[in-house]
Amino acid sequence: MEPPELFTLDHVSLEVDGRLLLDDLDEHLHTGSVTAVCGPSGSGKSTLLRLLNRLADPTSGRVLFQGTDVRDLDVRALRRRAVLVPQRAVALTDDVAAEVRVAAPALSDREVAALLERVALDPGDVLGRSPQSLSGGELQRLALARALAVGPEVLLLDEPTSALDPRAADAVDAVIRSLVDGGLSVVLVSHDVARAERVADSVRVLHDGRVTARGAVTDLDLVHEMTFPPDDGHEHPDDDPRAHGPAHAPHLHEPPDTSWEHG
Ligand SMILES: Nc1ncnc2c1ncn2[C@@H]1O[C@H](COP(=O)(O)OP(=O)(O)OP(=O)(O)O)[C@@H](O)[C@H]1O
Repeated sequence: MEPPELFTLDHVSLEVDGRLLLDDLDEHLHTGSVTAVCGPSGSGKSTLLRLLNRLADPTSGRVLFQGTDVRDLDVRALRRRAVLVPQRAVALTDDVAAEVRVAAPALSDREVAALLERVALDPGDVLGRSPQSLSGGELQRLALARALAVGPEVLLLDEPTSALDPRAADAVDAVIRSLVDGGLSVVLVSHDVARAERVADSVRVLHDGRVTARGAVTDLDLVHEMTFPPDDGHEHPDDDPRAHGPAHAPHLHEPPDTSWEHG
């Protein structure tokens, strides 16, 4: 049986002070996969992520989590099921084990060690140390362990690798993939389409609060082209999806159904 849709954005708009930050999003995100939300700075990526666990509410439309309007769910329970990990990992304690236990104080030592292993941190190396002594990539993975400690179904990751060098970013991406292979779902925000290509199953491209492209990662060349279209000074022909403007949000597979989505 098909798993329930992870998140459904049902004609979601968000307006703040007369400005439309998100404009009539109609999206279906699937369980057991990595969905990347890409786009330039200020396009609304973080705002979209914040809607998913009610750090913000739409001014019109509905956000459904597994078929239920998020406004009908207990907000604390929702935020344990769909945990948001902010862009820059910040340690809240001065001890690695305490850090993992921040939101789950009852975890046993064995459970803490297992969580560290899930994010590819060696307990023998990092336990007993201060999080401040970890590298940026290790700290980001510790933030993932802290998020995983509450037993979420979904991780909402805001630019999880943007502050890291490529090698550290690769290690974080590998952990994200292994978590999804283990059954978790991930929605991640990235301004870096090339990196999203390496970790995601499908992608949405946002421009000025509108989805301008969506598709499977295999179509990312096209997505990339649509994200950063060449300014060639020529009119594009009618059959060029760019010619339709942002409101069109062309599907990148034919036929335009959800078969291109993994999971
Ligand atoms: N609470 C708010 N009130 C007013 N404007 C806001 C609010 N939150 C976000 N914005 C504006 O909405 C736009 C989208 O912001 P958002 O942080 O979602 O973009 P982003 O794509 O994540 O950008 P970046 O990649 O730079 O983080 C920005 O212009 C931002 O200034």
